[in-house]
Amino acid sequence: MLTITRKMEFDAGHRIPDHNSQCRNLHGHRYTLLITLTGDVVQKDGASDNGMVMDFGDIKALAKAHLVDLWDHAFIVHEKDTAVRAFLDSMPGHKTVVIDRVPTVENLAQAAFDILKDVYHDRFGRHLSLTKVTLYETPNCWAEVDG
Ligand SMILES: Nc1nc2c(c(=O)[nH]1)N=C([C@H](O)[C@H](O)COP(=O)(O)OP(=O)(O)OP(=O)(O)O)CN2
Ligand SMILES: [Zn+2]
Repeated sequence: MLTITRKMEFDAGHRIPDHNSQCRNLHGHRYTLLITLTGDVVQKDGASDNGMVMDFGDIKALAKAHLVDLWDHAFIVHEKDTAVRAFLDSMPGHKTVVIDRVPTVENLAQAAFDILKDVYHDRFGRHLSLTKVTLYETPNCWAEVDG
């Protein structure tokens, strides 16, 4: 199977409230997101995307609009983390993303996959699908979701 992958990076804060070590503290990461797509290679002489599954620029623009710009420089907090939510709410205009699960890299990768799969599915009327999302929380720790 032919796949293509676009890498993007964003910064976000989080904490894992019940963690028995450092990760219960407020902290942040520079996340690396890998978006892997499969689909038919465009065969259209003269088309800008001739020979491509999807233009990497279009993959980036869609990821930014639907995910990356929403999470970048946000604090991602579990809806049940009431202490931190109250603190964040006390700062007018703070960029906060409330999610329905603990913001581990596993859960963030799954949330990213769930958002992006519909964004890319058969985009531009072409056979196209999201096959994998990989999210690095640190250079040493990551999660992968296969579609
Ligand atoms: N399975 C998971 N384990 C941990 C997660 C997670 O999301 N899923 N998250 C954390 C921390 O939030 C942090 O992201 C990882 O910290 P750490 O283990 O310190 O990672 P480093 O790459 O910095 O570790 P080094 O030992 O310095 O290589 C913890 N666990
Ligand atoms: Zn962390």
